[in-house]
Amino acid sequence: MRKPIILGNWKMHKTLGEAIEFIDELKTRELPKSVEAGICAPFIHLSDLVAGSKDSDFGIGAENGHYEDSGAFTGEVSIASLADLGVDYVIIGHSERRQFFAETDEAINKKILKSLEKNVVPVVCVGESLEEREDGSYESLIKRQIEKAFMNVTETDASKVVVAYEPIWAIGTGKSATSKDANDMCKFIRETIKELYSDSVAEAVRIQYGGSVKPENITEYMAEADIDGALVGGASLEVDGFIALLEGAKND
Ligand SMILES: O=C(CO)COP(=O)(O)O
Repeated sequence: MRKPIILGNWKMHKTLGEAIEFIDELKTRELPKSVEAGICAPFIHLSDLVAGSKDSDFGIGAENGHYEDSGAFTGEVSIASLADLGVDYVIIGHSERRQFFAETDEAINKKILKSLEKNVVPVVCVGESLEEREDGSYESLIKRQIEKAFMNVTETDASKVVVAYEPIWAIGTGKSATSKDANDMCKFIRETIKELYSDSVAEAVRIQYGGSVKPENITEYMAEADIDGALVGGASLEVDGFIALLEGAKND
């Protein structure tokens, strides 16, 4: 049985004061034990959030990281230093990074390998554009993204990876994929992983859906067999909304 996982992706939102206020409030609330919860926040907040979430029931993640441990990479933050800070997750290959920061499948693969080496859970995003959905090329695109992401990842490590299926046309648009369409793609991703590894890896890997997930639709997605959680942008910015997502994802 895969443990459901709900992660907030705050993107470029919140000042440090607002971020700390959120975490301090979340710590006072009862969170469902059967759901793994985490908040992925801008780099400059991470040190305070990791310290502030000690002994809490939720983890803290970064939204990106560099695969080199150190070096002349102005403006970048290494996954090694994120691990040293005590970060639990790192989002890798979000479509906004692929689109606006020219992140390639090759760089994404290196980041995944580095995260696994440093014991930080990689949350790998894949997803198609509206054009690719409409012209029918989306399955081959997603298959390629998965194959490249998992290149040289060992069988033991593969099951630690979290995959987030995020169709680009559903991100921040209010236009979510139907639960059936989202599940079909999560199932397709699981089958691709099975081809690359084995039945047991495919059964263990957690696959999230992301794209306009909110408290009102989370239970629909979670009712689907191949959706194990959600990567949530806008609806993760308020404590009550975030808790409602966790409540909607619990399976006990
Ligand atoms: O990109 C997303 C999460 O990574 C989804 O964002 P929204 O939930 O705001 O659509």
